[in-house]
Amino acid sequence: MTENRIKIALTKGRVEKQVIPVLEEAGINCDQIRNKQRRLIFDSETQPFEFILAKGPDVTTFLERGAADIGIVGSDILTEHQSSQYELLDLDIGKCQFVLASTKDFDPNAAKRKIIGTKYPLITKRYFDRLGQDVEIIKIEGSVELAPLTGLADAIVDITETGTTIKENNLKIFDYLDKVSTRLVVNRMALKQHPKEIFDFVDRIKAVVEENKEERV
Ligand SMILES: Nc1ncnc2c1ncn2[C@@H]1O[C@H](COP(=O)(O)OP(=O)(O)OP(=O)(O)O)[C@@H](O)[C@H]1O
Ligand SMILES: O=P(O)(O)OC[C@H]1O[C@H](OP(=O)(O)OP(=O)(O)O)[C@H](O)[C@@H]1O
Repeated sequence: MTENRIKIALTKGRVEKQVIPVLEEAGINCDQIRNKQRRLIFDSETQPFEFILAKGPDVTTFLERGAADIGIVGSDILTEHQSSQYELLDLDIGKCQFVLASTKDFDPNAAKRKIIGTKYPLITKRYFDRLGQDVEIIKIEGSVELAPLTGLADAIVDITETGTTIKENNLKIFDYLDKVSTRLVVNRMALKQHPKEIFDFVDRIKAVVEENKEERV
C-alpha cells in the first residue's frame, strides 16, 4: 500500500455489478468503474482507495501476496482456494447455493463409482468425503451443466441462483450443499499497518449492508 491509500481487489463480472451499488450507497464514487471500458485499475485523487478488477481466484492471490489490502469475492472462491484471509464482512449479495444436480434418471445411491463434473473440485471432494463416497472429479471451467447432458460426467456440483439454468437444461437438483455470498476479506498485515483506513472503509460498507437488510425484512 502506498501511503495510506488502500488497494481493494474487486471480483469482476457478476460480483462487481452487485457491489457497485453498495459502494455508491456508502458514498464511494464508482463512475470510473462504471465507465471502465478495458481499464483494470481505478485510482482517485479525492478518495483514499484504489480499486483493481480481477477474476475471483486471482483476488485471493493478490491478497495472499500482499498486492491488495482488501478483497471482495464470493465465499465459493474463498473456500475452494482455501483462503486464509481475515473475513470482515458478509455483504449479503451474490447469494447462491451449491447443489448436486444431474439428469432426472441419475441415481445418487447407485453403487457404481460416480464421475462428477465441477468448477469446484475441492468443495466437491469434501462433500463426497463426508458422504463416504470415492468419486472421480473432472474439472470444468464453465457451462458445467453440459457434463451430465453429454455423458462427460454422471452429475455436477455447481452453484445455482435462480435455478433457471438447471431448469432450462432439464436437470434436477439431488442435494443442497453450502450457501454462497460475497465476502469482504482483508490481508492481516495490511490490517495491522492501516487499521484506521481499513475499518473506516469496512464500517461504511457495513452500514449500507445492515440498512439494506433491514429494508428487506
Ligand atoms: N448465479 C450465479 N452463478 C454464478 N456465480 C454467482 C451467481 N450468483 C452469484 N455468484 C457469484 O459470482 C461469482 C462468479 O461471477 P462470474 O459469473 O462473473 O464469474 P465467472 O464464473 O468466473 O464467470 P466468467 O468465467 O464468465 O467470467 C461466483 O464466484 C459467485 O460468488
Ligand atoms: O441458477 P442460475 O441463476 O441459472 O445460475 C446458475 C448458473 O450460473 C453460473 O454460471 P455462469 O453464468 O457463471 O456461467 P459459466 O457457465 O460460464 O460458469 C453457474 O455455473 C450456473 O451455470
